[in-house]
Amino acid sequence: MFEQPLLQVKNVTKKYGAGCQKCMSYCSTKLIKNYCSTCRTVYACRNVSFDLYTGEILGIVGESGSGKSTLMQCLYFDVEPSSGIMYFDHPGLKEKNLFHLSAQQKRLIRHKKFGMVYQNPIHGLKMHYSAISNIGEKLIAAGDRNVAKMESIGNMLLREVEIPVFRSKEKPLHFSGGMQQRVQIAKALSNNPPILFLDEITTGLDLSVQANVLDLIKNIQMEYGVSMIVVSHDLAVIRMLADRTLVMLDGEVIEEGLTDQILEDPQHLYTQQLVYSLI
Ligand SMILES: Nc1ncnc2c1ncn2[C@@H]1O[C@H](COP(=O)(O)OP(=O)(O)OP(=O)(O)O)[C@@H](O)[C@H]1O
Repeated sequence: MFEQPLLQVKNVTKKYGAGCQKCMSYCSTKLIKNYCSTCRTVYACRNVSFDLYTGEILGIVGESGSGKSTLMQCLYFDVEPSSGIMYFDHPGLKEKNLFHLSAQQKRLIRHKKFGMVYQNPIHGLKMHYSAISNIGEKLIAAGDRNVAKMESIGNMLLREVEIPVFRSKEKPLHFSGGMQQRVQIAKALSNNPPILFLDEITTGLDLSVQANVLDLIKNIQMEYGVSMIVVSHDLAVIRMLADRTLVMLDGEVIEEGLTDQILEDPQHLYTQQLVYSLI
């Protein structure tokens, strides 16, 4: 028997602009890159579909502007997609399109079932709250009220991501970029979510800090068995982390498969260029 996907994403499209007759009934050849030449509507992502299985890391790689962040923002309910379906294999939610749930239901799923690490820590952390309060904030949003328990979870997670406990009361504003990312990771993990979204989490960090953060992600995946969607423009990051990979270009998925298979035998010209740039 085949395993049921934990998350099923079908035909997610996000367009900026009203669209016109030409592009709404398009075949993609009517678009120049990701926008309509007639009405200038931008199709940030188009008909993106994939399954995510329990415990796997799915990589999404593509150049800047290919639609990776928009897709993640749709999945984490930061942005409302123009169309598409997302099913989550969870009691009470099966067969329900998560995009059609109420704002309150989406908020609950976001706080209890999903974790997000943004490229820019400003989007994931309150820079003027202490590191431990940032973790507490997510726990409170998920309904936790026991301060002692929240403090103990916070300290445990900060230790896990190698933030010294004596710095837990400091504001992330005063932390280095790598430390801020690690506080975001601790916050994202606080509710023990089955799914973690990671958006360009090593961009802007220097190489040794990048390696540290990637090691941390691998260890967390092994320890917690959490499923992850990892977005990066850097195929080296995807190679290190992802079991399976989607390649995006101009808002569309142009290639997908096992990461090893994509690295060894890239089919699309763009993927071939990406792979050869690694050598
Ligand atoms: N609010 C918006 N209004 C109009 N266009 C947008 C908006 N947000 C994103 N876009 C467009 O959608 C496309 C995809 O952007 P997106 O940020 O998702 O790409 P990306 O692959 O994540 O790139 P990067 O890593 O540089 O952020 C781009 O052409 C971008 O200009």
